[in-house]
Amino acid sequence: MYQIKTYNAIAQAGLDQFTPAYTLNQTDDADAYLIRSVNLHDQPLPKSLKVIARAGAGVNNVPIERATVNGTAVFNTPGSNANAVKELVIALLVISSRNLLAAASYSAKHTEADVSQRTEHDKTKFNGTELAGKTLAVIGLGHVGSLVANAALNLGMTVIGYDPYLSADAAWNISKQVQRAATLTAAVKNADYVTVHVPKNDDTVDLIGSAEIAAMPAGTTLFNYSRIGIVNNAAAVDALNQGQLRHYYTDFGEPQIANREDVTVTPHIGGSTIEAEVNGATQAARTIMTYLETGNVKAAINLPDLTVPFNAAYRFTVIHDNVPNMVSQITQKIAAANLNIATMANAAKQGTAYTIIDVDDLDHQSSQQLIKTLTAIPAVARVRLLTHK
Ligand SMILES: NC(=O)c1ccc[n+]([C@@H]2O[C@H](COP(=O)([O-])OP(=O)(O)OC[C@H]3O[C@@H](n4cnc5c(N)ncnc54)[C@H](O)[C@@H]3O)[C@@H](O)[C@H]2O)c1
Ligand SMILES: O=C(O)CC[C@@H](O)C(=O)O
Repeated sequence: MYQIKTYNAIAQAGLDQFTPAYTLNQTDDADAYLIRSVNLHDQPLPKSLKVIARAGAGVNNVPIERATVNGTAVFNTPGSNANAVKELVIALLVISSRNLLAAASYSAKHTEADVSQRTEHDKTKFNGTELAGKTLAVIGLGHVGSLVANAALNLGMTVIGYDPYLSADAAWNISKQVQRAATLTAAVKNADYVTVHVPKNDDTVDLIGSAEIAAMPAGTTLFNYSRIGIVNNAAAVDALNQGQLRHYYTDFGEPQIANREDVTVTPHIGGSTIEAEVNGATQAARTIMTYLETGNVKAAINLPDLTVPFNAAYRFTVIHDNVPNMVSQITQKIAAANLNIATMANAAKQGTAYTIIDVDDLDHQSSQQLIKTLTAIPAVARVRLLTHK
């Protein structure tokens, strides 16, 4: 029986994926965490924890290095909420270009009997512009950015994309009409609107700061629906004060951007649709089950891809450092236990490697001893023994 601990509101449709071999339990000794935005940086990770699945894209709330040292696989659910974010950003583009928030709040205030006459006089204050023909710079063309870029093209916008790390798979999803910029400043230099869709990491904190905002035309509108800190809010406030930015829309509130008419803050609702929450929770639950039951890994954050059909009776999985002589040490211990290896596979990603070894014959006593022996090899983070169902 596997114990699953959940954090945040997880869609029931996702929890319903778990078979009777799984118990939802707020235990300290969980085998898996299914999470959304909970900050795990402040928490110890129990040794029992084999996998963390983040229903959503961002994993900046997960201590990845600590998880790896603990032998805990970390997954997200790429693309599960990308359409939700795209629709919100497109809505905000329309809201911005047509001054919709100010116009609606005017109408809410003026409800007197002669309102229609007054309206005809005042409505010129809310004249807008059209998106067609305007230029949108999209920084980061992954799951969200590619959808935003394509949708903006369909609205008649000119779209300039910047993504120096674009994967070949992601590139297939982007219309050829999206113009590629070689640098961030080149991407934004003619933009009426700039939207940022990059992960938060050491390289992207303050990605949009004073220099990048200064490279935009005066009066640009900026959107941050990625993460707090990717746009430097102090720089954004300065630029708003000077008219360099016309308006700033973000999903992440902070005191320094509060109570300004030229800042619109939504409460981290980019992925908050029923559809996205179901997608994310379902994908996360299935990922947890696949990993716990087969050890196979596809698109983990901290482990290499490794998928081996589980045909043998037993499987050892070993997470270890990516250093010389590991596979030979592991196989020597298995040979010393007089076991015949049916299948073996190994892969590495940066400093971490993962080995799967399938065997057909194993008795309980020698299996427990072998787990101890393999775990004792220096640089091994975790050994698991799985039984074929
Ligand atoms: N507001 C929300 O609720 C919400 C919902 C979903 C995603 N997000 C956030 O949106 C961001 C994008 O999500 P995604 O699903 O598209 O991620 P993704 O991984 O699919 O795409 C990110 C893209 O950014 C690119 N990139 C990385 N560093 C870059 C840099 N320095 N300059 C330009 N491009 C760079 C990558 O190559 C990748 O193509 C993430 O920060 C995620 O956490 C927020
Ligand atoms: O609503 C959520 O769980 C946050 C979603 C979003 O920030 C993500 O990274 O996917």
